[in-house]
Amino acid sequence: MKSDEIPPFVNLFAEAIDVGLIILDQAGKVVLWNKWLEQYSRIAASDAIGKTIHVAFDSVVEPRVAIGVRETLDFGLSRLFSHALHPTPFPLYTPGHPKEKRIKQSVKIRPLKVEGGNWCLIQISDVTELVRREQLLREQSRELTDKLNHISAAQTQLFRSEQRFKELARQAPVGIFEVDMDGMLQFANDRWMTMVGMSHEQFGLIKWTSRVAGEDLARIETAWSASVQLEASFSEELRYIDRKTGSVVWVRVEATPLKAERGTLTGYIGTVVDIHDVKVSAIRHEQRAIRDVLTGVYNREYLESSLKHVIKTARRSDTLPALLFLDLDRFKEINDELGHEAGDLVLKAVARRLKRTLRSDDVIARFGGDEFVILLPDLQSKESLAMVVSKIRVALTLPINVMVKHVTVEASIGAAVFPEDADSALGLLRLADERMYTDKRARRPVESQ
Ligand SMILES: Nc1nc2c(ncn2[C@@H]2O[C@H](COP(=O)(O)OP(=O)(O)OP(=O)(O)O)[C@@H](O)[C@H]2O)c(=O)[nH]1
Repeated sequence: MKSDEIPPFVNLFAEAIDVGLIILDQAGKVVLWNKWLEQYSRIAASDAIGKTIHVAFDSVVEPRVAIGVRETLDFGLSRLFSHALHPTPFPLYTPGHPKEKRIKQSVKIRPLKVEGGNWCLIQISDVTELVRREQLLREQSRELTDKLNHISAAQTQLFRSEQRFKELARQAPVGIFEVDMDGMLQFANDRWMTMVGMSHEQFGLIKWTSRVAGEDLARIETAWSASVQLEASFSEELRYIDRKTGSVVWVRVEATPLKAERGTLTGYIGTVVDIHDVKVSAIRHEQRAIRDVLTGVYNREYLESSLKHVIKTARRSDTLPALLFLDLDRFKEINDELGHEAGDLVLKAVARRLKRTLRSDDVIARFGGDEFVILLPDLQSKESLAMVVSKIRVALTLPINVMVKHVTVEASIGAAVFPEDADSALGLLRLADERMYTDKRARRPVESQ
């Protein structure tokens, strides 16, 4: 069969199909060169027919394709040349574009049995777009792999730092806790749990402040709300109550804001340090410095500094401070008759009665020996002073039980009011003292005067 003997429908089919078709006869000469090929090679079928593919293309054909063609013609074998291995075996170019870059090609070579011999059908597909997409997919997949590797490295890092944190938190000698924006507990280490006697099941259900002792609660809640509002750190000393034992523990709580990537506050992370022993001894020291050891009321130094402070306030406001100087009458007799120990008990009883009788913001101090000074920071009126004095006298009238005996004490009392009587601390003290002596003299039996 010759080229002009190819049935017309084959030609028609070859013209319409969207792949390149070349048919070579047994001698390796072109008998069919379809339209697709004319467009992609810029070589007319009339110029190619009757020539070998080398001559027709006027170019060296990829050696493995040439061998493939030979094997098909001689032995009837089929071959597929993947575009991945032989990307551009033939000089073919995108129609309408300059002949610069060959298109990517996929080539199938298969035998055609003609009159007992083998012809060769070469099918060429343009896979440029396919290759481009494959390339794109490969790049995207590489990028994705890189990202995944990155994420997995970050996860490993996160896991390690989480492990590190867990271990640190477990071994930490201080309590560590985390709360959300509402102060609800999200995490706490074992140390924290032991401090407040809590279990892990209560996470997310209770506020971190739920174990704060009643005396401190209002102060702590105010300080906490202020910190949250300002997104600032929190640092306070407070008392926690151990739920199991009911005992009170002094702690220092410090917490810093936790912020999300966009900078929004998500909660707080903090530490709780047990400062109980230090705090208790500091309080004891503080008390010792301002209290009278025997009676527990304030000492002379504290009274004097309070008096100065109250006067300073009174100068700026219309408060009416007053001072009472109180000296027990014939106290020496108690000491002499019943002993010093009995005298001590009487002094303690007097202090207790003064505390019970006066208001909590009145300052009661033992000035020395059997002298007590009382600072009333703000009298309602001058008249109320006489009422306070009479209340004290009544409180002291009841007999005091001292070592199976009953002792009755009386006191001489002198009073001075700021600023009417004196306008300084010293002046008030002197005047109240003088008036106390006047009172004492007036109260003495006539014969002993
Ligand atoms: N038990 C005891 N007695 C004390 C203490 N400090 C001082 N005294 C005694 O208190 C007495 C106070 O003496 P005065 O106020 O002068 O004597 P008084 O008997 O109260 O006489 P008048 O005040 O004039 O009525 C002295 O005997 C002191 O020894 C103390 O801490 N304990």
